[in-house]
Amino acid sequence: MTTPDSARTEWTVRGTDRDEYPRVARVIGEALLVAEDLDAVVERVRPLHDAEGYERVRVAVDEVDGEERVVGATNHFPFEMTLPGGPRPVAGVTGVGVWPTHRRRGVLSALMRRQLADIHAAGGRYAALWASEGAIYGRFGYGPAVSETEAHIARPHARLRPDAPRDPGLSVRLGYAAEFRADLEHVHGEAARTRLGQVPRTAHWWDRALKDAPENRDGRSPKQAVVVRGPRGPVGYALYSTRAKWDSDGPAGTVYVQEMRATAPAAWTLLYEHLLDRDLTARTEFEFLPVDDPLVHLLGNRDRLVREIFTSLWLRLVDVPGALSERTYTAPVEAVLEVTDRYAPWNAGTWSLKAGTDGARVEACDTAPDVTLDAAHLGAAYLGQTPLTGYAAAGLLTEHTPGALARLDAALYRPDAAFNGTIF
Ligand SMILES: CC(=O)SCCNC(=O)CCNC(=O)[C@H](O)C(C)(C)COP(=O)(O)OP(=O)(O)OC[C@H]1O[C@@H](n2cnc3c(N)ncnc32)[C@H](O)[C@@H]1OP(=O)(O)O
Repeated sequence: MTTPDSARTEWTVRGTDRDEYPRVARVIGEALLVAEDLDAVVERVRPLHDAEGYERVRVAVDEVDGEERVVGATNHFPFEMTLPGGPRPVAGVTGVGVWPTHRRRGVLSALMRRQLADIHAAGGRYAALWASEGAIYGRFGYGPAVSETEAHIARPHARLRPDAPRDPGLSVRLGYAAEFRADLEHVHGEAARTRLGQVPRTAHWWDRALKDAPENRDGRSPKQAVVVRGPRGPVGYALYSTRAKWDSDGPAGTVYVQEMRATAPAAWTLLYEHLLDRDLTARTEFEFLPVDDPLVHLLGNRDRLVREIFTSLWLRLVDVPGALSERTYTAPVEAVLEVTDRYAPWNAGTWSLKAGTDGARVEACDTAPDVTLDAAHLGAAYLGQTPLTGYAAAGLLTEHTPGALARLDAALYRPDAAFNGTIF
């Protein structure tokens, strides 16, 4: 008896190459409802893929009308991300899509299984992604590790506090973004070293961040950079565009902030004053802000900042003992963790964690567990922003030893919020 196609659980997953990439792009573009023609998509994404290589792309194939067709794809970029413990190699998973006629037949599951095995075989300990939908990746062991903020404020309410920090040694420049690329690279690199969740950008990721094709502006101005410089060089920048509008109340333009970084408190004051008080505007919108962004504290009236919190990075511990042993901890902790992991079975088992503020040891053991949880919970908690006690309160993991989870959360805690800020 043959298995009905709708119940297939095994798919052929293989590598691909530059020549086949347009067929892969066609699948991803269709899955993600991309509006451009295929040629335009390929032209847009090819420079990045040429620079990063095609060897990590995996495709699922099926025979359709007697021909082999690509029906699903996934990829990952080799990033270095700032994690508790320092910068670490992280697989930045992206380019996930399944041909619409082949959905819900296990294609993504097969791709995820293969990708995790590939990352593990190459010695990788972490994978991270931005999810198109929050319901997809938990089952594959990814946990919601970072929350970020989309925010806007109306100009009349956007004054800073009178005691916002000032430094007469700082000054502001404005120009097209590409003119200030060296300044942006410098500040971004400095900020990325200390902020959890950040990925320092290589040249082709900067090309992408600064790309400013007129056909993609949607009525907005070319990309501007406002840069703050001090005696020792640049200490802050914001990338933004504007849109002019007039209504019956007068000028009603908008400032759209793509990203901002600063390495000195007084630089934030100058950047925000610039962005919140452009003539002919009525509103400033921020695409991504850290949940602990200084703006909340710098505003005269913090309640006028309208904020929407969303999950940005999902983190996957591909190697649970490896990841837990190279993390730094805020407080000492000893715990026995029973870990389940459907898609990375090498992690499943019982692990003894002994961590201090000077290092951690993780070993397989056969003692009774203090906590039973999934690898996805550890991914969520790893950056110190998503407490495990919340999952326990929701009945999604089990604490066998009272107090064990509170001690684990205290050890995993980080006072500084993680922030990624760049969809990849
Ligand atoms: C990192 C990124 O690139 S994010 C971009 C992800 N891509 C997209 O959103 C594009 C549009 N969607 C698609 O291409 C596909 O529907 C995918 C990739 C989301 C899922 O692919 P499929 O092959 O249909 O997934 P698959 O059949 O393996 O499903 C596995 C499980 O996930 C569930 N699932 C799949 N997609 C979704 C979804 N969008 N929402 C909720 N559950 C989902 C399935 O119901 C199934 O559940 P089960 O294990 O309980 O049976």
